[in-house]
Amino acid sequence: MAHVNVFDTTLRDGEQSAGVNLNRLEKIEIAKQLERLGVDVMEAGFPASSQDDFEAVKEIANTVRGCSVTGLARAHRKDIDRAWEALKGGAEPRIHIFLATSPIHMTHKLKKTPDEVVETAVEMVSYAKEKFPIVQWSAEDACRSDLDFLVHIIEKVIDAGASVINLPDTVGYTTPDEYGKMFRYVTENVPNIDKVILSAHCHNDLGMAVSNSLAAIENGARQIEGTINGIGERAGNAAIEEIGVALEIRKDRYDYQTNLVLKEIKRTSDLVSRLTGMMVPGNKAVVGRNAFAHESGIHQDGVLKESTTYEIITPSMVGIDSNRMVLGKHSGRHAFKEKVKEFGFELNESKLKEAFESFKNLTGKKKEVTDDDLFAILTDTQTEHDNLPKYKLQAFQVQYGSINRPTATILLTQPNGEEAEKANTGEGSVEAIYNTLDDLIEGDVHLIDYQLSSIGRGRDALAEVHVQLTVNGEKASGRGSAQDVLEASAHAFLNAVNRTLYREQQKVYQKAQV
Ligand SMILES: CC(=O)SCCNC(=O)CCNC(=O)[C@H](O)C(C)(C)COP(=O)(O)OP(=O)(O)OC[C@H]1O[C@@H](n2cnc3c(N)ncnc32)[C@H](O)[C@@H]1OP(=O)(O)O
Ligand SMILES: CC(C)C(=O)C(=O)O
Repeated sequence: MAHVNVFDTTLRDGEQSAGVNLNRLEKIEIAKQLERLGVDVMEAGFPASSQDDFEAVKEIANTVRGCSVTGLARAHRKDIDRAWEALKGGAEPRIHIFLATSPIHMTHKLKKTPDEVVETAVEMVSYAKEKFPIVQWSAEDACRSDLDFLVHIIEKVIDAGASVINLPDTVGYTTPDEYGKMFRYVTENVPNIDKVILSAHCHNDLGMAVSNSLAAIENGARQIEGTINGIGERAGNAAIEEIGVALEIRKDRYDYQTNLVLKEIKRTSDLVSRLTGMMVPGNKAVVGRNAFAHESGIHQDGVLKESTTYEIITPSMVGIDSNRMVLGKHSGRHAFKEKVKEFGFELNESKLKEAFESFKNLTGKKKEVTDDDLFAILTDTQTEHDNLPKYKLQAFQVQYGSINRPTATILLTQPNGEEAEKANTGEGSVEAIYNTLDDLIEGDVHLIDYQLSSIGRGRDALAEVHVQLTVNGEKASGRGSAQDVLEASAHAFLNAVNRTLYREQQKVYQKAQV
C-alpha cells in the first residue's frame, strides 16, 4: 500500500475564508487537534503577511512535535526570511513557496515573462534551500498553465532544491480526468521527478475538489492538501475528512494509506467549525448533522434489520459516539477533570477552575449538560486570553412587547475596571442590546453579520451566536454562547470588540519590544 501524506492548510487557506479571523490561542488549539488527527504537515499560516500570523506560526512550530509545520511565502527574499524566523524552531522546518505559472497570472498579476518566472522560482527555491531542509514549491494556477512550461519549470526548481512540488487547482476549474492527466504528464515528462513528492491542492468552485484530489492520487500524487470541513478561499478547499474516509471506505479501489486517525474527525470538525464560525451544513458528507440520520421509513426499516443496507460509514469510525456522557449538578471536580482530558483539552489550573464554574452555573439552568455544551464551555475557556483588560457584561435587562419599542439596559465593566450603565432602544431586542453596547463602548462599531444556531438539541439547548463587526474600521469576528439567545448575542458582540482591544494591546507591546 502506498502512503499518501496529508497536508492540512486549515490555518492558512482555511483562514482565508471570508469572515474568518482566528486569534493566536484559537490557532494553537486547532494545531494541537490537527496533530492528534495525524496530519503529516500543517500549514500554520503566512508569516510575512502580518505580525499576528508570524507569532502564531512561530508558537505552533515551537510547540507541535508530532508533525511538520510549514508556512507560506511568496517568491520574495523577505517572505522567505520571515518564514525562517517563524519556523526555525520547528521539529522539521519546511517552507512553502508559490509562484504562478499560468499565462493569465504571469501576464496580469505578476507582470513577468515566463522566463522571468522560471528565473525567480529557481532563485527563491535555491535561497530557501540554504535555510530550510525541506522546500515545497507550488505552481500557482497550475491547471490553467501550459503543460510543457510546467514540465520545464518543475525540472528547474527540483534542480534548485525543491523536494515537494505542488500542482494546485487554484481556481477550482479542473475536472478529475484533466487533473489526473496533468499529474501523469508531469510524472512521465519531468526527468528528475523521482526526486520529489508530488502534491495536489484543490479548490471547490465547481464542487469537484475531493474527486480531483482522489484522481491526483491515482495518477502519482503522494501528498494531498486540504482543510477541515473544506473551508477556504471562495467555495473552499478539498475537505480532508472526506478524502480520508473515502480512501478508507473504498480501499477496495484506492490502495493507499494515510496517517489520519479517523476517530478524531468529529472533534476536529466541531472545533474548527466553532472557532471559525463556519457552520457545517446538515447534509455535509462525513461530518454533517444528518450524515448518519435516517429519516424515511424504508431506510429506517433497512437499517434496523442490517445497518449496512443504508449506512456505508459507521458513525464510530469518525468519532461520533452513541455513548453520551452525562454530567449533572452532582458531578464533582474529579469527574469533570477526567472528562476534560477525555475531550482532549489541556487546561491549566486557573482555566480548569473557570471552566468548572461555568459548568456548575449551567447545571443550575439545564437538566443535563451534554457533550456539546461541555465542548462549547471548554473551547471558550481555552481560547480566551487571561488577565487582559476587556469589556465584561455584568448584567442586562430587555423590555420587549408587541406594542412597545424594545429597550435594553446594560451594566458593563470597562477595560479600566470601572462600571457603566446605559439604556437604548432598537427595532428588535438584539438591536436594542447592540445599540446600548455601542453607546457604552469607545470607538465606532458596525455590525456586518449575525448568525444564530443552537448547540445540541432540545428546548433547553444552548444558543450560539457568531458576529462580524468593524471596530474603528477594522474587521473583527466574535462568538458567544449562553442559554438565552439575547445573552449569547451580547457576549458575541463583546467578544469581537475585546479581540480588537487585544490586537491593539499586542501592537503596543510589539512596538515596545522593538
Ligand atoms: C492562491 C493563494 O491562496 S495565495 C495566498 C493568498 N493569501 C493572502 O494573500 C493572504 C495574506 N496576504 C496579505 O496579507 C497581503 O496580500 C500581503 C501582506 C502578502 C501583501 O500585501 P501588499 O504588499 O499590500 O500587496 P497586495 O496584496 O496588494 O499585492 C500582492 C503583490 O504580491 C505579488 N505577488 C503575488 N503572488 C506572488 C508570488 N507568488 N511571488 C511574488 N510576488 C507575488 C503581486 O504581484 C503583488 O505585487 P505588486 O504589489 O508588485 O503588484
Ligand atoms: C498557495 C497555493 C498553493 C494556493 O493556495 C492555491 O494555489 O490555491
